[in-house]
Amino acid sequence: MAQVIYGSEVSKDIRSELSEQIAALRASGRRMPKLAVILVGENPASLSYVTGKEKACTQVGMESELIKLPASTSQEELMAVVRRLNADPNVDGILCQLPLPDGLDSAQVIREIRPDKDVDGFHPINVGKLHLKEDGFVPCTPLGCMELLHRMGINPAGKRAVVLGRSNLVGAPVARLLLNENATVTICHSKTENLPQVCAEADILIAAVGRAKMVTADYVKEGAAVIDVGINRSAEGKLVGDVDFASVEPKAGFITPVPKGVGPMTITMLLKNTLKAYRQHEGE
Ligand SMILES: NC(=O)C1=CN([C@@H]2O[C@H](COP(=O)(O)OP(=O)(O)OC[C@H]3O[C@@H](n4cnc5c(N)ncnc54)[C@H](OP(=O)(O)O)[C@@H]3O)[C@@H](O)[C@H]2O)C=CC1
Ligand SMILES: Nc1nc(=O)c2c([nH]1)NC[C@@H]1CN(c3ccc(C(=O)N[C@@H](CCC(=O)O)C(=O)O)cc3)C=[N+]21
Repeated sequence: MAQVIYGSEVSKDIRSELSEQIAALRASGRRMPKLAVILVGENPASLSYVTGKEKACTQVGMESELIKLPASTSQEELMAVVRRLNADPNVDGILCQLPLPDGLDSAQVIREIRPDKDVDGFHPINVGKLHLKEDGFVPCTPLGCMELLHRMGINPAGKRAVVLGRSNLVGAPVARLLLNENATVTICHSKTENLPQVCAEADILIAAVGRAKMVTADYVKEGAAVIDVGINRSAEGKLVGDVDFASVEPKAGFITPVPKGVGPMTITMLLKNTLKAYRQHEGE
């Protein structure tokens, strides 16, 4: 029987620490940290995530601004919004919700965000810093995964870690963070052969594929730590992870649920990154 680690609970602890730090800034009459979120189009899932991010900012006492743009926005108009936020001294963090509607180039938008305001950690400068082990902004979902591992009491050093998925947003950066903490890392993807056998060697298994319940008990080594990043919607509209919780939970040592697992941690790490950007902007 696995120990179930709730990101929602871990998030409560971290968010209350962040609230205290922000309350202390307010008490001394300081400028407040601020996150700007750009949402282009009407994707309902994106709208729901963005609402979650705004709520979380309010909860810890941080300022937030939502810039809602129509799906018909041109690339140049979107770039101009980013430039305005880059130049605004009250804005510490800028996040452009992905995916963008068809016809808009997200790579170009990400490159336009000032690296010191790139709280998503997607700008090539921050990607490079992660690889060079220099201080920069690290993507929020991978950071959330690492925080959950630490809360499980797991030190990745020397352990076999398998990451299922190699996207720039999740798989690649979480693999790099594990390597930076001295795990022996294998990255799997759609071309990987013998996938269940490779995964079953993992002491730490991170699932970030976007395939509902793909990871069944035969992918999991007895006692492994399993982190489920997947957010998939079932036919009934329920959220389901990439891990088949019912079959894996009896075999794993630790497991994170969906919902209330990695999702809330992603938002918590976004708040943490925004406060970090603020402190750098304030010269602390
Ligand atoms: N909890 C959270 O906060 C977040 C959750 N997510 C969720 O995480 C999941 C992954 O997101 P993201 O990385 O953006 O997704 P992508 O679709 O960008 O990447 C999916 C990766 O999984 C691999 N893959 C797909 N199908 C298979 C398969 N059958 N066997 C092996 N590998 C496969 C792909 O391989 P290849 O490269 O070969 O195509 C790719 O590397 C999604 O469910 C997403 O909703 C994402 C962001 C945040
Ligand atoms: N620029 C950018 N940065 C992102 O970080 C980013 C993005 N674009 N695009 C989409 C993905 C996805 N993502 C999630 C955030 C929170 C939850 C979350 O809070 N989930 C809750 C449930 C929320 C619900 O009920 O809908 C949970 O798992 O418990 C999920 C997914 C961030 N992403």
